[in-house]
Amino acid sequence: MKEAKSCTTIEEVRSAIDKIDREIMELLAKRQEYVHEIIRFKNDVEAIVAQDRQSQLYEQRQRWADELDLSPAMVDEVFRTMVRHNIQKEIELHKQAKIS
Ligand SMILES: C=C(O[C@@H]1C=C(C(=O)O)C=C[C@H]1O)C(=O)O
Repeated sequence: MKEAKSCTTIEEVRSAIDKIDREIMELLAKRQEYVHEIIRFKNDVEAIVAQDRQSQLYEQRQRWADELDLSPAMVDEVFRTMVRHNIQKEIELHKQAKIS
């Protein structure tokens, strides 16, 4: 993949973006694996929601956004959306584990 500044056509730029998106999604899948396993260490919905962990996580991602010159608003939305979906999934898995 060429450096961003060395791309000479829009196709080169888009091809690099596609490759990066695939890498981001592979990392999201990897992250998801851990999220699905965390319910082994949780006993109730309060533990699943883990409000303190969420607050620390959002604060830290805001500092990282700053360091990496990313929009803090975008980073906040991405992580809050992801965590919301993860909590729903964890609740689902927790219910299934209790049934079986
Ligand atoms: C993965 C966890 O469960 C939930 C999902 C989180 C996440 O996706 O990072 C963070 C906190 C929890 O709301 C956790 O407790 O760390």
